[in-house]
Amino acid sequence: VKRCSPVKVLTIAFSVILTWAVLVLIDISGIMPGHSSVVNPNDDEGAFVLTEREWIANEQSLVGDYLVQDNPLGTYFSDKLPGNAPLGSSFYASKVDHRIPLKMVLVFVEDSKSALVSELGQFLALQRIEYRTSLLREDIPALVLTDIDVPRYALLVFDDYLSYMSLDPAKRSLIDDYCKKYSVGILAITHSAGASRTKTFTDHKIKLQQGMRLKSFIFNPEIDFWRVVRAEATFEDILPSSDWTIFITEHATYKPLVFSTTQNSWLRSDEKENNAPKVIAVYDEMLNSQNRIRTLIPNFRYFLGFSGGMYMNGTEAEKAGDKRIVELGKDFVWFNHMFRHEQPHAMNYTSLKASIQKNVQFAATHGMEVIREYMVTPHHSGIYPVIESLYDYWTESKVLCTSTDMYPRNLPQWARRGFIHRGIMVVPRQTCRLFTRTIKYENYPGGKAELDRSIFGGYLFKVFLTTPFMIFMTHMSNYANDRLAIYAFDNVLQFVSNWTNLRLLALPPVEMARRYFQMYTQEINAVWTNPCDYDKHREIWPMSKSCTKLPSFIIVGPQKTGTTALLRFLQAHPMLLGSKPDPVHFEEIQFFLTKNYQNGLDWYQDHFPKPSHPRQILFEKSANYFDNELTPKRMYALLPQVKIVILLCEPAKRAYSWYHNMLFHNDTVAMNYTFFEIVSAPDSSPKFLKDVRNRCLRPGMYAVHLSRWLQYFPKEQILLIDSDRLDNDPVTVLRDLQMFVDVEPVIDYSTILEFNVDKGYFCLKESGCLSSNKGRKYAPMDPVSRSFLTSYYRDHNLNLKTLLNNIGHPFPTWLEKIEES
Ligand SMILES: Nc1ncnc2c1ncn2[C@@H]1O[C@H](COP(=O)(O)OS(=O)(=O)O)[C@@H](OP(=O)(O)O)[C@H]1O
Repeated sequence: VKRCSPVKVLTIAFSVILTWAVLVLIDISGIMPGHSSVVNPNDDEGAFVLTEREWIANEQSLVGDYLVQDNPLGTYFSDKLPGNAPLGSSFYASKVDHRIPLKMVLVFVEDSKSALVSELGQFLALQRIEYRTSLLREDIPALVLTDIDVPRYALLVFDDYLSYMSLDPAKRSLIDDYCKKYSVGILAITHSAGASRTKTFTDHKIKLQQGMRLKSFIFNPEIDFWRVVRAEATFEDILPSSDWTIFITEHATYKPLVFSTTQNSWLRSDEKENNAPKVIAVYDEMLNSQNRIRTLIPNFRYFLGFSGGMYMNGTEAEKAGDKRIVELGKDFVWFNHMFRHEQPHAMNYTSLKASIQKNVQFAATHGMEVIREYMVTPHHSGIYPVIESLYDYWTESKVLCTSTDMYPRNLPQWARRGFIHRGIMVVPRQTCRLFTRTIKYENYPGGKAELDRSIFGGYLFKVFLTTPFMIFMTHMSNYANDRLAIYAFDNVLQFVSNWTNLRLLALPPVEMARRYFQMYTQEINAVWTNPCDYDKHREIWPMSKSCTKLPSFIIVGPQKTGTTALLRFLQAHPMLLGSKPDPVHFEEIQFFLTKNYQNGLDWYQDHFPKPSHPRQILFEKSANYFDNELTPKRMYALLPQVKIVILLCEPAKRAYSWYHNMLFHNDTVAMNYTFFEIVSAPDSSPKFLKDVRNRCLRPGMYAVHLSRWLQYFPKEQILLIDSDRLDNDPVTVLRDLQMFVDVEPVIDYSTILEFNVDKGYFCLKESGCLSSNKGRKYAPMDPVSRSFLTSYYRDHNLNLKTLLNNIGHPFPTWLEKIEES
């Protein structure tokens, strides 16, 4: 690939195109003392100061129960690339005035289990880019969202260029037309041919030459594409491998890039002497390393966590080292730890507070300046799974951020995430693969050669390439002995700055955490999991805490379908224990909705009574879970085995009942507008009216919501109840439900229920009917509203029929009547 070659050469750069990153390593400057930041949300209102905690609270409230996120692809492509949609925003305002998330990337694959596809998936997950895979031999999935002319995907990827080129012409023109219409890009990957060969594609005016050796090439500096790679870099030598592909074309639209995925070393640093150093020299060497790194990242400092209780505790050499580090202390940044390296989950509030305070006292005695806003705990204890007493003390002592690699689990780095709990920002940590016992080159799996591969283009380099925010935490033993950590960080930073455009920054931890959550707003709210479902979490979960005080089944709604009657009837069963009432939401806990969800797992568990019999089953009912976008995902994360109960009532009737309930509660909109005015309110209506309209109508779009539940839970875990049957034949419904939830004994409800003629519903013989606001008498729906809603819900009901057919479920009686015509 010669620069002046008359032949236009297009090469596809995959690993580089999508990557852009800023390294953030934490630094003390600007933090102390009393750090607060100025946020000016609205210039018109004049500047005002928000403390970090207020800022966090604000950010948290921004992320309600809608998934609001910017399209992350926007970050990775140059703004100069042609095409304006759909990059930039992941949402389109739909006609029904609720936001529809734009699905991001569609990956067409030949083999969904191939290593390439898994690497691609990891890459996309790392960038928080949503993606779907689709087998090329199957039908193309819908590319446009139903009823709205909006593309679902921002990018199509083919795992093999050849399979794209040899697509069935009808299929390919469908894809090409879609891409042209919505300016959606295609990324196709070529594979090694194994031998030298040429392939010509006349319709694309392109020729592929494979199995080539490359010499003296340059990244084309005129291409807008490059975000990461140094465009001015020239490679004089023959590149490693003889299996390069070049694209030759005479067509003016093709522009040459460059391609490289080499795993081999591009740059070797000098071999370091490998003599066993004395401990005392370690800190001096760290200081030297810090100084070297500061030539690349001006504010960089190593952060050192300390446990005062361990001071002067080791061998003579270690004691000397302890003294030396305290002497050099002012050159590093110190952060707090537990005094004797204790684990907070095994302590009560008083003892953990005492331990942390003792450590602070130690620092004061030794003149160490400690950053108060950032702290970590031994073995991640208390951070995740959350131990509230740790967060209590952190809130009190103004800790604002921490880091862990335990959330959501100790997963590979592409799947690690952050969250904010009670205002404390928890940022994911990366791994450099130097663990406590990796203290000599020979301890590193594969030895020094493998460590070099990781640094010079392999694992560690790729972490830098693909992770915008990084915190690495290694042990002192990795800096001592063979100085592995010093070697790794010195070299990887040098390599990154030599060969990429990444601008490396060192920021104070709070500032970094804040930027993290500005970039990944969708991570602000944690997704809670059950600590007992995962060994590494169980190890840091107090013995005294239960993992079983959780519901076995949940009635999720929707509202106004008979959920209260069902709840009352089930509460009469001696082996079924409903949740305890909540002072705000009464019989509904509504945990999975954002506001309560932020209270955490303890809060949820505290809302359940302690079973007095081993066969007793816990359950809850919150009728607004059904149509809440985040609930199925959250519920599945915490309770993957939970059984879901859904009632389906004719949606127009449900909407009408909802309106009457609003009237009953003297809602001003319901009092000032007729039912018809609300349901038929156009999009041009004032927001308050549209909001009420949506709350009235949205839950009745059963197919939309049910398919979301089915994305998470297998159909066997979902019981659909026809509300009409609950009204007319509750005994049978309750028998089926008891079987479904596996409760023993199955009781015969005909002995405890009776039909009440005045009420017009079944009631409990012993405690009577539901209160007067359930099963009300009101005028029948007016014919105009009825006809409006019949047509409004028509397509939704037909979709429900299709969905129920697909899962082999019989139709509720009211749905049978809806005909396709
Ligand atoms: N046994 C019994 N007693 C009283 N009411 C009954 C009963 N079975 C079903 N229904 C129907 O339940 C409707 C109220 O639904 P929900 O309990 O789900 O409402 S809520 O979402 O909890 O507010 C309620 O709606 P309204 O008639 O509009 O009040 C009833 O239609």
